[in-house]
Amino acid sequence: MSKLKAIIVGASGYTGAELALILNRHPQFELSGLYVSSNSADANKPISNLYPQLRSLVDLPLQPLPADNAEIGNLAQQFDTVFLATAHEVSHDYAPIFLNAGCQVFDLSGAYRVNNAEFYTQYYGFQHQHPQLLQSAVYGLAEWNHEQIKQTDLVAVAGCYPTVSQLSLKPLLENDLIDRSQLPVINAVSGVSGAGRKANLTSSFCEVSLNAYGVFNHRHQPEIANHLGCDVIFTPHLGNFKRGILATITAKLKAGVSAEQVQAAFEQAYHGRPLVRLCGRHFPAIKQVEFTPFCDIAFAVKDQHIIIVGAEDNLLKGASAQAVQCANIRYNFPETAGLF
Ligand SMILES: NC(=O)C1=CN([C@@H]2O[C@H](COP(=O)(O)OP(=O)(O)OC[C@H]3O[C@@H](n4cnc5c(N)ncnc54)[C@H](OP(=O)(O)O)[C@@H]3O)[C@@H](O)[C@H]2O)C=CC1
Ligand SMILES: CC(=O)N[C@@H](CCC(=O)OP(=O)(O)O)C(=O)O
Repeated sequence: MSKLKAIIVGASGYTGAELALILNRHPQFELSGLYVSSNSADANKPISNLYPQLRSLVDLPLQPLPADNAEIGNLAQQFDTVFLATAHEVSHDYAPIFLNAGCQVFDLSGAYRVNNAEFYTQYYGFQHQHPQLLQSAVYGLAEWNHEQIKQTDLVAVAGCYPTVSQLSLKPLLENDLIDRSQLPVINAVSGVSGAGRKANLTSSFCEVSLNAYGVFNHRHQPEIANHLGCDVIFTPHLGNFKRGILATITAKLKAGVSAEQVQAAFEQAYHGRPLVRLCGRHFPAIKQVEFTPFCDIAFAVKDQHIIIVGAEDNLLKGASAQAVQCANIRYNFPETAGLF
């Protein structure tokens, strides 16, 4: 079978560069173009000028996309698969153009994750113009939405915090083990790459130590609650490290639920799912998941309380690796192709 022609839009950013590395070694994709905005300061530079670690691995230039949408549509007809590693508003505008040109689209942004146009006005600050696409997009939480992902041309890859949070809580909720009268509480710490590559004072080296942010108003709270089917309290934190997310989640179990039942729920959920590693009582650390496509999970039960700890690399399982995992599922390739 000939390889699928894949391109990355937003290739100069952090998740774009990770995608370039993965797709370049992927056995079923031909990495056919790296694109940036029409007026990008990085246009026409080799990607390895920005990311020297890619030298001799990915020898492609960053090409400016046309400024005109019709021209983007014409260009798109040459390709099969598009990974949008762009800001939410940009993905919102580009996804329909690539879909109309016949591409399958894997969007890393939040633009198509929640089927509720009002949510975008409230949490993203823009009015969603494509309610039909919102309805047909499939949420790319790979372990849980296999069958839907196989049948869609638009995957809205799950957010970084929502991925680790939902992978940690879903087995319990699906098996009705949680006492919902007490909301699960998610405290998660992210490395600074979560904020993207552009310069920003709050994420600059001398400013970052460890702080909570987005308290009671981060856009990932409703994303998590919407797809879990359970309200949660979610507090993100910014830590002074480059990559990785550690989420510590506290919940109340229903009376009589045992640690063995919880273990069985996790094992059943992730049996045959190679990118979730259950770690027993060995609580995961970021160092064991950084630069890997895994989400690692461990838990402990005491009386009716459960503490679950999940860890992932925000740029990989929380973004680019999960996007390619979704593409592998969509095209019926081995689920981990290109990811190791
Ligand atoms: N960082 C993370 O941990 C995660 C990020 N995401 C999501 O993935 C997306 C990308 O994030 P991230 O890689 O961190 O972002 P970055 O800010 O690092 O990169 C975004 C890239 O998009 C390019 N870009 C901007 N405007 C356009 C345009 N109109 N057309 C083409 N390219 C454009 C920029 O380059 P230039 O301006 O030079 O064109 C830039 O390199 C975001 O939606 C983010 O929310 C999801 C999960 C985790
Ligand atoms: C540390 C940091 O700033 N993290 C980002 C989340 C990462 C991201 O890009 O969000 P999505 O997963 O929704 O795309 C934030 O809190 O906005």
